[in-house]
Amino acid sequence: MTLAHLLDLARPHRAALLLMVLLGTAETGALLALPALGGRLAGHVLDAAGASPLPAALLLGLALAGAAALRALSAVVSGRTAAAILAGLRTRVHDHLQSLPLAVHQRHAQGDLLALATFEIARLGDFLAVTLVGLPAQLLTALGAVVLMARIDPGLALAVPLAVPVFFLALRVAGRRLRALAQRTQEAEADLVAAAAEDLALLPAIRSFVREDAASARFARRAERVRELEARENDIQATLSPLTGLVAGLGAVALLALSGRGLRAGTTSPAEMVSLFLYAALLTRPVADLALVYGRVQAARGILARLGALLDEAPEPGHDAPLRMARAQGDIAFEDLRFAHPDREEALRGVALSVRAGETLALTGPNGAGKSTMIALLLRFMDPSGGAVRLDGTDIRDIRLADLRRQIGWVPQCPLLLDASVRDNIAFGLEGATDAQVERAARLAQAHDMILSLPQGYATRIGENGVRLSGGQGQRIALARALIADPPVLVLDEATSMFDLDAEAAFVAAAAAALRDRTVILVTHRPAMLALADRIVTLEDGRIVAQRAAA
Ligand SMILES: Nc1ncnc2c1ncn2[C@@H]1O[C@H](COP(=O)(O)OP(=O)(O)OP(=O)(O)O)[C@@H](O)[C@H]1O
Repeated sequence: MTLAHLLDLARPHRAALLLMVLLGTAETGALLALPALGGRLAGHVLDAAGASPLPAALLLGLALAGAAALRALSAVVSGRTAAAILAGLRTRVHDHLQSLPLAVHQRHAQGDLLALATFEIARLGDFLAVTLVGLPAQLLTALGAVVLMARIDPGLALAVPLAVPVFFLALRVAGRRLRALAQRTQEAEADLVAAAAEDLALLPAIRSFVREDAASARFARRAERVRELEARENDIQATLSPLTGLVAGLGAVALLALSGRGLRAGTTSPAEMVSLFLYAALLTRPVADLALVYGRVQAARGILARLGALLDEAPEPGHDAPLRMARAQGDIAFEDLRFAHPDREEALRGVALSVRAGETLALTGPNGAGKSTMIALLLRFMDPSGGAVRLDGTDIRDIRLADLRRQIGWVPQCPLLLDASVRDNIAFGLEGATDAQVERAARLAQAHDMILSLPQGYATRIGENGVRLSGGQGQRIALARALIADPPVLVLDEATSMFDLDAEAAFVAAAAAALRDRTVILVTHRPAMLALADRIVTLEDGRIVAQRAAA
């Protein structure tokens, strides 16, 4: 990131941005007219014998009203545009997170990504609103004020730019510290969100092991760190604004003192002097605000850098792979498959295994043998470091990713369910699924009767990841979800481990219907499930150590 990314997101709002520029320029024009009109009014007021000051006063009032109206309009347009750009950015970050390889997600704490995708992006809103509209208009106002001052008293106007290096220096010194602080604050806030997310997810474990105090202490420590960093950031901001305001004020005083010179020499009229003061006043606002803008820019740079690093992570490969696949036969081959998780020893050390279309294969072996890793490679959650996985003879890396995954109905070890109704959870497996299809899949998964016994049947909401269900009920819904699309390949990773014996027996008895006409890989230790297999393969320490046809 990533100003380029932001500009990219701003592109659809070109019309609004142009309107903002026009409004900002018009407001600047109105603001710059104020000192001239103020000077004219002062001239009438000071000239007791002159014409009535009323028309000049009216004109000044009109200009004030115009500036206020333009200010309000540009604030409305800029606020809305900034919000629209942010909405686009949020969606983009969400979609990018969805597209990243699982390995990238495993490298980051979820809370960290959550913080970035939500409130850190919200902070960019301040930055956008200030810089998009405020900054150009304010700079234009400052520049215009100096130029118009120069028309009255060139010497004085020339003195104004002399103050610029002083501001620049102060902002640079403070800015460097602000940027470092802003970055640390954001990291500390992300840690805080991560702790909150983990404490909520682990609540039952925290209760059962009586770790409430430890969780509270950890959270309080992180909250304290955020407080301390925010306080330091705030202190710098709090001093910077009044400080720049003070310098600007002192400048105005100097101006006042110096302008007497022109008045005495007769080169400046009293009315022009009033105009000069008003221009000086007009100058102080942008100058004092500069510190605020600067602080926001520093904070935004940290967020943009973090967002940029995330957006630069490459999405999963394979979405544009050349080969489309409508429906596979279901021949699967693992060829001399090797894979190591990051910073780990090899989990698969040359696995060679063919599964014929229509075959039911049981994969068994001790914990950590590499069974789930094989399944993850088949689903192409990651790519092997050696060897290949083939579907119907084609290296799966050549198959369009979505097409590959649509061939495989997967029931993971932990069911990964939506906080929605039973029906919606099963229908998740097939876009546009009808109620009849949902019920058919539920019957195949031996889940229909169980679902009818829930308080609202298929309409029962099951809570986040199925917390309002038993483990076995959740697994049966996950099984129905995998079956609903009638995939040619079905992968059950310990998918019945929490079934009660009756349910498992019922599933096994009825499994013929669910397993028929597809290739099935059962990762299991359960004898009842092993009995379903045509062949049993035992994996140990990343290698196949035994194979036998089922009895
Ligand atoms: N995301 C990961 N990052 C690092 N190492 C991992 C990761 N997932 C698994 N591993 C390691 O890879 C090895 C194989 O794990 P895998 O989950 O494939 O085993 P498994 O045979 O499915 O075991 P289980 O029967 O316990 O489910 C283990 O040593 C495990 O610690």
